[in-house]
Amino acid sequence: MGFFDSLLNWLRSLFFKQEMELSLVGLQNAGKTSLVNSIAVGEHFLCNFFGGYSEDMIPTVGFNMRKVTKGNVTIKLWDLGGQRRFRTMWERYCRGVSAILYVVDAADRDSVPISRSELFDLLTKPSLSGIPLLVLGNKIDKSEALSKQALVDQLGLGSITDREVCCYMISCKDSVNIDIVIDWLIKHSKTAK
Ligand SMILES: Nc1nc2c(ncn2[C@@H]2O[C@H](COP(=O)(O)OP(=O)(O)OP(=O)(O)O)[C@@H](O)[C@H]2O)c(=O)[nH]1
Ligand SMILES: [Mg+2]
Repeated sequence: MGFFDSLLNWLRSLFFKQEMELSLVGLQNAGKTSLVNSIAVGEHFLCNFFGGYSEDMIPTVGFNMRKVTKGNVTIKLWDLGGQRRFRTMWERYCRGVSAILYVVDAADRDSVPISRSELFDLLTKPSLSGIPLLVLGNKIDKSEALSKQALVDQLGLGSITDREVCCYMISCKDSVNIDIVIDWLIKHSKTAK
């Protein structure tokens, strides 16, 4: 990037700052915290040093909040615990967000029906009506991962008609399609409240 491009970007960031708030939900072990780390990588020297992908993750107890800046967009991410005892608080942390990110372990085929029913439970909450939904099939680096079409079918995403729904297949481990997730997020910051 040339000097003038950088200068222009910097000026733009001063005048067109945007904020958005997102929630990450999905069953335990789906890779939500790993995704937050993958999104944060590249932002900050310390994130690159301590963040990024790691095999030894600790299950999230309750929730974590993390702020990440991408260009001129500041994204506040609510990373929620996926274990059963934390699922009742998903709704509270999804209220008023610009988008809900629903992370699914695409390689854990047995968990997909539970993931589907938890997703549909959440979407029936009147307080969350109309909030755009981005479904992420994670762990496509594993050979047993479902294809995108199979995941879309098994989750029944075709039957969701009351909101915008999008699905991407990603790998936090190999950093596959994290860039298109970030692009999607930035596009949806325009609806930030
Ligand atoms: N192979 C593979 N493993 C992954 C990937 N993403 C995450 N994992 C692993 O999956 C496990 C769970 O990841 P977490 O990010 O802690 O999952 P979580 O959804 O935050 O889980 P909870 O906080 O309990 O809800 C960890 O061992 C990760 O290393 C991926 O893309 N590929
Ligand atoms: Mg977690």
